[in-house]
Amino acid sequence: MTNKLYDTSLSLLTDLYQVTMAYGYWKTKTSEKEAVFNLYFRKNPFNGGFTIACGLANVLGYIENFGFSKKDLRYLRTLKGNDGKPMFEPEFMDYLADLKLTCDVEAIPEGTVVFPNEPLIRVRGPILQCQLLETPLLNLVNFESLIATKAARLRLVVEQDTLLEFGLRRAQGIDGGMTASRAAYIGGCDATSNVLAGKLYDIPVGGTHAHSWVMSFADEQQAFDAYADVLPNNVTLLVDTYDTLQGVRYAIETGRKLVERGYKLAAIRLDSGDLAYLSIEARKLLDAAGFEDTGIVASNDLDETIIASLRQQGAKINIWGVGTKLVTAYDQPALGGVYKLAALRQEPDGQSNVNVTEEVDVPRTNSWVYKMKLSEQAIKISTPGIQQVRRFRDERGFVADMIYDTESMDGSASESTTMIDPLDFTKRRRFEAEQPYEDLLVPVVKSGKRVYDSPDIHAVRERVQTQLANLHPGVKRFVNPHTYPVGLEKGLHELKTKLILKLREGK
Ligand SMILES: Nc1ncnc2c1ncn2[C@@H]1O[C@H](COP(=O)(O)OP(=O)(O)OP(=O)(O)O)[C@@H](O)[C@H]1O
Ligand SMILES: O=P(O)(O)OC[C@H]1O[C@H](OP(=O)(O)OP(=O)(O)O)[C@H](O)[C@@H]1O
Ligand SMILES: O=C(O)c1cccnc1
Repeated sequence: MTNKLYDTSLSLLTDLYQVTMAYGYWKTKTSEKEAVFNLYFRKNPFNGGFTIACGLANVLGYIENFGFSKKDLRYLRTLKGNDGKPMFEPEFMDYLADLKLTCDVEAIPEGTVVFPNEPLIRVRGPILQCQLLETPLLNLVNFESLIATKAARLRLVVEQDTLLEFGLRRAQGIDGGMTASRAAYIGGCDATSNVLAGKLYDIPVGGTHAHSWVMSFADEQQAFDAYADVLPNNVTLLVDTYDTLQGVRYAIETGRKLVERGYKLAAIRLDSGDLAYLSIEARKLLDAAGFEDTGIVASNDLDETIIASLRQQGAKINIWGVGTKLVTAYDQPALGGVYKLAALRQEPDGQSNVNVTEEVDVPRTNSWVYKMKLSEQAIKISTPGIQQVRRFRDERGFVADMIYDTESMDGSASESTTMIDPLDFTKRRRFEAEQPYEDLLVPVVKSGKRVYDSPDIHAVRERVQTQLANLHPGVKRFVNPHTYPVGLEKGLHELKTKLILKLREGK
């Protein structure tokens, strides 16, 4: 995916501090110490009730192609400290030259609905390697999940209508545009106007024509006729260059000529003015002329709120072109995903010899030291442990997600389990052993090798819709959505509470 677009090593696509920390681990001979990191976010975007996980295909591509090239290392050698001396020893450059990833990665498949505080990706392996993956993984998952979620919200609003992504011209650069087109299709768009995305990612492409086409002719009728002559099997006419309803009448004229030739007028497009009023009037004109099957496309700074309003006003639009506000995630331009250390393999003497600022060591099992980041804000306190997400369901759909520690809870769940709300410990739910469930994180990389075939993009897109169908409508509404229950397994909750108290009491 990323390597389809960038014919270069992407191992330097990271923050410098990842490389300086890697150097630190190498110098202190702790680079091989086994660690577990979780990638998760704390709040659903757009004040919504859900998020669509997206970006894993690119993460896997990144991991498969990981490696410092000679050119990468030549660049790193040029970096200097403030004494003017090289930042890194030559031996470290040799170490990086030979570095092969040996991590294990578990991840929630793309297209799954996910919720705050659930690990979307869990990386386990030598701490130096886990650290180097932090920034690229966040970069890849944060943006794609954000855009896929935006597109899913648009899909919820347009229901069965056609949804076109028109964003490339307003996207955040080349990668913003390419990545957004992929994620928007996964989230629920039917096609993109971005031809390179169509080619590289197998996304259907589509579109209409611009005002310039109309403006380049002596009059609108000639412009429409000429367009219909050249592309008779794909005619959508933009009718608002001068007077919109007059434009519709010209389009009907062109449509009649098309019908005589055995073709049809696919649609007209409205790109300005009162889209509800104009679409209703345009529909009347089209229907009266026998063009009941001709669609009406609308575009012009649309988003899910405007589309919902237009539909509520009875607009006769059945094809929606959405650009800027989709691909830039206009009302929330970033998903705040984070990547936190959750466990470190214990040294034989029972002590961890890696000193991680602001994090606490608490021996948990014989072999792991669990790690936690404290914060004044409860929501920012990380959850320790080697986590898995168990999604319980019933005949109506998803019921709740329970985060559990794989080291302390038997994954087979032969007994009932209790889940506790992390922000209100009095809220508990009990799940009997027979309650159906699915563990969401699946192995995708073992010892640095991919063990998971990403489904094709169309299957991922379908997964989004199946997943959303399993969510309670209250979770999907835009205004004050119901909070989908996500809790901690009782044992993990108790461990976390104990650690917080211990720290707060300064013991
Ligand atoms: N009936 C409607 N209800 C709610 N919003 C609408 C309606 N009709 C259009 N809009 C939206 O209102 C905004 C109108 O913006 P603006 O005033 O720039 O449009 P315009 O009249 O088409 O001007 P321009 O010709 O510069 O595009 C757009 O986001 C458009 O999608
Ligand atoms: O509005 P968006 O959701 O971003 O959709 C893409 C917009 O791009 C085109 O406009 P153009 O670049 O010609 O600019 P204008 O219509 O805003 O003048 C098109 O006519 C849409 O209005
Ligand atoms: O095909 C279209 O109508 C289109 C494409 C890009 C941006 N706006 C509209």
